[in-house]
Amino acid sequence: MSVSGKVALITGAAQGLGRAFSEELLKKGAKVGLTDMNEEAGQATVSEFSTKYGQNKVFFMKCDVTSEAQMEETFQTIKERLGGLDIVINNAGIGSEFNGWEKTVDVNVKGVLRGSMLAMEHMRRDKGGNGGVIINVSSMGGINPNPCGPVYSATKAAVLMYSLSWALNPELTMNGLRINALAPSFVDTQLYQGLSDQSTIHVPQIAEKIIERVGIMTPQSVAENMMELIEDQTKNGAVMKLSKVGGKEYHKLT
Ligand SMILES: NC(=O)c1ccc[n+]([C@@H]2O[C@H](COP(=O)([O-])OP(=O)(O)OC[C@H]3O[C@@H](n4cnc5c(N)ncnc54)[C@H](O)[C@@H]3O)[C@@H](O)[C@H]2O)c1
Ligand SMILES: CCCCC/C=C\C=C\[C@H](O)C/C=C\C/C=C\CCCC(=O)O
Repeated sequence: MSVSGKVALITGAAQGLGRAFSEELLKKGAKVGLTDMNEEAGQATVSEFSTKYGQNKVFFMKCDVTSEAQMEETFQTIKERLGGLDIVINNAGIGSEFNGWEKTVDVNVKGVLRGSMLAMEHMRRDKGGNGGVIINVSSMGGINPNPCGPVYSATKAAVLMYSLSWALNPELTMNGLRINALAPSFVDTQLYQGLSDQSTIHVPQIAEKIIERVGIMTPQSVAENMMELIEDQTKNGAVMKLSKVGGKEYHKLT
């Protein structure tokens, strides 16, 4: 699929990976609806992208993925404002293992499931859409056990299985839809930088060891690799694993 002229909606796009995905798509000629609960950062990012890529190419909408009403309104508005919907990246995610653990489940699991359901509703051909592709952001922690973040890892494993299960449903492919998951290891974003706050994860000294072993990627390198999941029409139910030391690899399912 060539992304030029296509419309993408990305959650959690004000900064970090979501911002990098947005910029990569804009560079390749797509129109992007950025959404985030952080309005100030979202508006600042969109203002920068409007200057670089054109005002009619990019649009920001404040949206908390834990709110069904805000998500519904956001999908509808971006589709109307940008003239369609072809690509949805369910990216918004957090990581807190202690007091905030239920919120981690709400954002990382319910937010991604809600975004996937709305994406299907808007893009399925039998519902008036033109087909398209959904990318759900999981993590290497959703594949490999992670003693520092059992809650986080459980949410990311859920994202993976939800995406792969839908990809096997012929109803989806018959309606022109594909669904893939992205599983990066550590990336230099605010979420990663927050790992130094020992109140959010278990055994931070183990996290340090893992990071020393696997390295840290830039958001841009992740975004450049991620594009293959969108552009390669043969990819449905693919899980792209990325790490600094291992590079790009597709997860083999048994
Ligand atoms: N950074 C890493 O090492 C890494 C590795 C693998 C996967 N991931 C995943 O990548 C995704 C993006 O993370 P990041 O590293 O860019 O983090 P980040 O903290 O830099 O960015 C996350 C963005 O999501 C937004 N957000 C948080 N809760 C939200 C909500 N309820 N509704 C809407 N927006 C919300 C934040 O405002 C922020 O702009 C997450 O799903 C994360 O789990 C990150
Ligand atoms: C790590 C604790 C969870 C808190 C969330 C903060 C940052 C998350 C970053 C990434 O999504 C985590 C990436 C990998 C998870 C850690 C270990 C799994 C094995 C690593 C590997 O083999 O590459």
